[in-house]
Amino acid sequence: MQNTILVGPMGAGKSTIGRLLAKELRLPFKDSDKEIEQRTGASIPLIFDVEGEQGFREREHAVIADLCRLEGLVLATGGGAVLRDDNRRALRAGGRVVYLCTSVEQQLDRTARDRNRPLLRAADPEATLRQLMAVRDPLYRCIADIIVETDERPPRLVVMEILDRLVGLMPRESRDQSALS
Ligand SMILES: Nc1ncnc2c1ncn2[C@@H]1O[C@H](COP(=O)(O)OP(=O)(O)OP(=O)(O)O)[C@@H](O)[C@H]1O
Ligand SMILES: O=C(O)C1=C[C@@H](O)[C@@H](O)[C@H](O)C1
Ligand SMILES: [Mg+2]
Repeated sequence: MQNTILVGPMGAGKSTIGRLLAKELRLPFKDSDKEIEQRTGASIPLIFDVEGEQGFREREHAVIADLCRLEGLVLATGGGAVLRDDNRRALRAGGRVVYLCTSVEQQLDRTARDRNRPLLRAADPEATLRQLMAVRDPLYRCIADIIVETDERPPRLVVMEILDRLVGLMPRESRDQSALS
């Protein structure tokens, strides 16, 4: 059975919605950020402090590669998992990819009370989120099978839409062929 893989920026709701979706589908849920913390025995902010973003990305790559080899999971990824092309290939090969789309305003609102995201310890988190979005939005889009809007929509509603859209999703080969003809 294929995995369902959630991608999108910080605060898109990948962890929140992934957990709910897994419950609905009665599948195991994995969160690559949590898996990195468990394997390392350290929090994400501590990994960034000690090893820098580069060290974190290496750990993230190993976890993404391993989780994408499993089957029948709902997988929430970290916001920057799409940055490496080998990760993008693994995610695409690993299952159906859902891009949870969110405005920078909602991202700011949803992440404001949480100090667990090292990239947002910047002087101007809004400018940081905009810069990250400019680079990453095309990457999320290029691997997504479906794109789901999450602004002003409670998690339960987002989960319902994902379930509806997954049922109606043609196999990838048929979609690729109809896009070419
Ligand atoms: N659709 C939504 N509507 C309102 N609040 C939401 C929604 N989705 C998530 N949230 C809230 O936003 C916060 C961030 O959500 P979450 O941690 O799931 O994001 P994430 O995409 O996993 O972020 P990260 O990439 O940093 O891991 C949480 O407090 C969560 O309750
Ligand atoms: O957007 C990002 O680059 C990140 C998002 C989080 O999920 C974590 O993976 C980490 O804080 C980095
Ligand atoms: Mg998360």
